Amino acid sequence: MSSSSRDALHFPESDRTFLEPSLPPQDGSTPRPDLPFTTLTFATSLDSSLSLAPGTRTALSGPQSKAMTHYLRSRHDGILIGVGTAVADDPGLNCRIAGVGGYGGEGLHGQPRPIVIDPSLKWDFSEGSKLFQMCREGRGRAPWIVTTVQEPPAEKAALMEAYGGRFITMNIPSSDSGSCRMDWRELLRVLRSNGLRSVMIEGGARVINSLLEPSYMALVDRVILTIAPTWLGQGGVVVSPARRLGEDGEPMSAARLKNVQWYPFGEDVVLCGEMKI
Ligand SMILES: NC(=O)C1=CN([C@@H]2O[C@H](COP(=O)(O)OP(=O)(O)OC[C@H]3O[C@@H](n4cnc5c(N)ncnc54)[C@H](O)[C@@H]3O)[C@@H](O)[C@H]2O)C=CC1
Ligand SMILES: Nc1nc(O)c(N)c(N[C@@H]2O[C@H](COP(=O)(O)O)[C@@H](O)[C@H]2O)n1
Repeated sequence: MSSSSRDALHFPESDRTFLEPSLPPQDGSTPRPDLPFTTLTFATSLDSSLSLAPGTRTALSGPQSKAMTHYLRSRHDGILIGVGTAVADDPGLNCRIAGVGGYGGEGLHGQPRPIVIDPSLKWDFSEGSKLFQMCREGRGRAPWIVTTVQEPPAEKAALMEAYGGRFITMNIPSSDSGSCRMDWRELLRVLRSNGLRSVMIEGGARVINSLLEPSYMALVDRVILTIAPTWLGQGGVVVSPARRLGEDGEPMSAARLKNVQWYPFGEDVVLCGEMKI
């Protein structure tokens, strides 16, 4: 058995059935022709934290739900994170399910394209970054980095070219406070026009909180969450979108799901649902 096959994760057929209605159609069709099928998926604690503190990586998923996440990766063309996650986690962002490319399968079949939102190019990646290591080993694809920077540093551009990645330059307006606010519809359109029929958005908190704003939440076709039986406590990186006000001026919930189903997975529970618009 090759080392790649030994590392592979297994997600049994019997566990796949419940997920199927929540996954992008197998024929590659999309609900809207100009946009990819978009899945919001992440693992959260009972107190809505993604990690113990900014800049740290925290394992929340147990072995079964972790294998589920990798199965989801095999069923999406792209996997998107923010630069905060890239810096904190040094992630592989590949799919390690047995049978995909690099794990017993041919080429890069079943490997999603990593996409990193990095408006001002803060991610100091190198050949030593795990993502590039995965590419070298034939176990993952090179990233696309979405940025406002017109001319990325030559050394980074050369590395990207060598590995088959690319920079996607977009106009991302800044607010008065100086922080960037990307137009999610525009970004998803760009990804679709670059050939991606489905994208899973994994985080982190800033990415998720902005996607759950009223003007963008309808872009999310499905939500698949892993809830781990732990409280991470105060100081964590929290998913909590901005509160909305109703027509009467009273606060109302920021966002809600409909058509919800819950599946116990080891000690975790996985929730599948759709945004209630
Ligand atoms: N448990 C889980 O499933 C996951 C956990 N994480 C954790 O989340 C943490 C990182 O989260 P955050 O610090 O919130 O960083 P983040 O990954 O959301 O990245 C934030 C940065 O991305 C860019 N960005 C995000 N949304 C943007 C928008 N709408 N417009 C323009 N630019 C935008 C900005 O540069 C921003 O500073 C890490 O600790 C990581 O381990 C991340 C993903 C999944
Ligand atoms: N599903 C899930 N469960 C957790 O417990 C997590 N911490 C995450 N994090 C996300 O997965 C990325 C790491 O991916 P690799 O294992 O390195 O391929 C990390 O960057 C988060 O996006 N997800």
